Amino acid sequence: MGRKADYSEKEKKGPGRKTRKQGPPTFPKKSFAPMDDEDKRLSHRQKQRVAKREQKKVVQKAKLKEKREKQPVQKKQQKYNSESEPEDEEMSEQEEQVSTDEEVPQLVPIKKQLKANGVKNKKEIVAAESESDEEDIEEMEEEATDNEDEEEEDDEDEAQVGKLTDLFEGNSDDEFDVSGEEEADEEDDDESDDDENMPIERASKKLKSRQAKDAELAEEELQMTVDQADIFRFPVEGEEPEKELTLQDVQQRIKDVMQVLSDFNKHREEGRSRAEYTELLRHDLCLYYSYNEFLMEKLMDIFKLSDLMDYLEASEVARPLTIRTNSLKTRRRDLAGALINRGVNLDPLGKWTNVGLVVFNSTVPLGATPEYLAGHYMIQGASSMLPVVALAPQENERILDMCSAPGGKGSHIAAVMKNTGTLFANDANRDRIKAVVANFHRLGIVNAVISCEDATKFRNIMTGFDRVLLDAPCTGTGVVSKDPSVKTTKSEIDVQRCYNLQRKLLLTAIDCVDAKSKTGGYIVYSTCSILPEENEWVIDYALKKRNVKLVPLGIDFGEPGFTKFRQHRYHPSMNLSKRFYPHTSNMDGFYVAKLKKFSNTIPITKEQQEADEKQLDEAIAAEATATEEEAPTAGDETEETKERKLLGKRAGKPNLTDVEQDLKKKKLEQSKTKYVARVFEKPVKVPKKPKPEQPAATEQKQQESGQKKMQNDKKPENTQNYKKQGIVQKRTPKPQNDKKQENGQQKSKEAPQKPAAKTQENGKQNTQKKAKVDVAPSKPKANAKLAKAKRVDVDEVPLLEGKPIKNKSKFNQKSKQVGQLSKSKKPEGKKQKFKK
Ligand SMILES: C[S@@+](CC[C@H](N)C(=O)[O-])C[C@H]1O[C@@H](n2cnc3c(N)ncnc32)[C@H](O)[C@@H]1O
Repeated sequence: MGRKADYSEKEKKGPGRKTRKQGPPTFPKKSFAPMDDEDKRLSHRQKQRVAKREQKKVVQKAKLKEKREKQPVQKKQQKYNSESEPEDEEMSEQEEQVSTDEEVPQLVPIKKQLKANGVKNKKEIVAAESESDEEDIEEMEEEATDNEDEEEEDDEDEAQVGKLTDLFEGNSDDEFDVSGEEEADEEDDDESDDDENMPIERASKKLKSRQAKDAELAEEELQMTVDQADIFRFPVEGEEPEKELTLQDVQQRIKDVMQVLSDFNKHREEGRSRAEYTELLRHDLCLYYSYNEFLMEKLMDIFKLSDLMDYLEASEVARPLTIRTNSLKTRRRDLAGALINRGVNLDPLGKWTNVGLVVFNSTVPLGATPEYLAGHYMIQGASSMLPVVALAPQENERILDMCSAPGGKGSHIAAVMKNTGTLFANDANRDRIKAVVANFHRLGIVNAVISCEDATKFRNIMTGFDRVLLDAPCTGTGVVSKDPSVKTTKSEIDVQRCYNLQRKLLLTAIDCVDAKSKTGGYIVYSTCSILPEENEWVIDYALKKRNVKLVPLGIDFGEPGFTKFRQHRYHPSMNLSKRFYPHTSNMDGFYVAKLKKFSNTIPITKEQQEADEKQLDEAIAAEATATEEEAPTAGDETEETKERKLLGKRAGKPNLTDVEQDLKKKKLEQSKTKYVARVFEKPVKVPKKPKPEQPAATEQKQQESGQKKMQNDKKPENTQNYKKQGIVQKRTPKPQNDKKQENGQQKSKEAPQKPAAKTQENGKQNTQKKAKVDVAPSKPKANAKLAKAKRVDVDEVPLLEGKPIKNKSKFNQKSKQVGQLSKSKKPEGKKQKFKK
């Protein structure tokens, strides 16, 4: 048995219920104030106020007494007063007032009170007062002087502490808080007037304002010092060798120079010109972003400095992957669902397209999904969809995609046309055209004719299209993020070459369109370059040479095309064309312009036209030769190539040396190939006169290609006939009344007339049948029409002199390929129709 537990001592469990209910004890504030000496509790201001009140009382008393005593002799005194100083007058007036308002406590301004304490007033007062009053005044004076002393002392304290009063202001519960009282008193005393402030207050104010000014000045000074330290200074020779610069240093220098250029007058170094800074900036930007000087200079011309940085930065980042739903096979919603199920994270691309999807990330390769292989979508950049949106193809139209490979835009056109009408997809590159074939098959396009022709001659092959898309070959300066080699490889000569080819292609595109088309008559020109030389320059040229005008694209974003660029001025309507940049639209750099052909006539004379063509041909040929010559010696620039780069800048025709001119002529002569073509007829290659110097291999190839078969039939005779007649025609006349004018085609008077029945309608039908190369068969109705369509005898067709084909063996291969493709699809009897 253990001891009994003792429960008398209970464990403490904290405060009881009652205690818990009660709050913490509170004490009256007064209890913390000093109890014995009441005066000590008064603040300095309170003391001042007490003193003021006392003063008032004393002054009033004194005045009353004085008045009473001197009332009988007041008039006499007034006389004297009038002769006295004005201040005395004031005093007497005050005194009068005081006398009239005896009972009402008067609020005398502090200044005047102090004046009353002054020596002058003191004399008067002293003279009039009794001894007791004198004592009072003396007391008052003493008090006033004491107050003043105290004030001064306090003022000093205030000045030292600075924000002592602020501390009080913050604590409203504090007994020593006088701010509220002060305000009230200030109101009472009419202290709004500055003059009426106590000197101490004025001094305090002054001090505060002086302090504020000092602080401001100090800040300014500091800022200036910082600014001066930040301002970029050109490196002194030998001080900072370039080799030692890190990428960070270059970046910093770019920032610094940008800052200087942003406010040149303010930040520039004495004696340095803007050009020096710009030069340094260009150099650094080339270094930092790995561009060549040529392209960087172009970019610096195009963009403002701030935009330039944004553009360069954006071009370093890959654009988001985008795909285009093939509306021929699926709907965007369904495709999105299917891809999401495969682990693709995507979203609609934008309001401007109902087929685009942007892919954020994917767990599967997008080029190998079952949906891709089934042709439900095409992997295509967002900017590539813009030209087709601008083209706005209609069902049952005849549309030409001049430079089609690999078929991204072409397949988009076919999808918008819902596989109706006819799409002519052409590209000069026979390797790339394979991609068009493959893509069109995969995507289920059955309304297309694929051809491999030099599009600059397409007007000789076919015209009368409702719409033409010219997605022109270009330098690709807008797709730097996709192909960084563009940064370093492009040069002036590349731009010039593209410019010439683009001009020629655009004129052809315009000539291929029928201005009288009921549904269309439009040409869309696009490039993935942002250089004005390849865009606005080309459009401006076309506006001058053909009856076309710029029309809106129907796309509500993008930057307007340039109406001026450096010293150049373009047509004011150029702003209807659009530029798309990676940093503004988050898509590759792109340019799109839409033209409406309003007349089939050509506004320039035949001679001008010929001259233009010749000039362009020569320029293109010259550039090609220049490239060939340059190729083996790439890297080490000869004097000659250096010179050539400088020549013919943007002129379309470089100034060639005599040797070059001879070489060109010789080449032209050697490779002269003649085409015979009729609008909407198959293009026929006219055989060349067998040349003894022609290599046997080439001849053999020609024989193999099946061309020979056609050539042997009629053409040599025909060619000779025309040659005898001296006819050299460049273009096929259009089967309309004003053929010559409408297509810019020359027709010789001596040339045999075409059959009158050759209408455009017929032509359309014929073309649809004959030009068919690869795709699924067109509608049976059309086929029947085509079967009935009148054939053109080669004899009836005028000769056309085409641009020399530089690589004959390539050309033969190309022809062979097209022939083979047609063979595979067409019945035996029709083979020839698709051969060249
Ligand atoms: C920008 S790409 C076209 C891209 C195409 N539109 C697409 O969306 O897939 C330019 C094409 O023009 C072709 N090309 C270059 N010179 C040509 C010419 N004289 N005639 C026809 N096509 C040409 C090139 O082979 C190249 O495929």
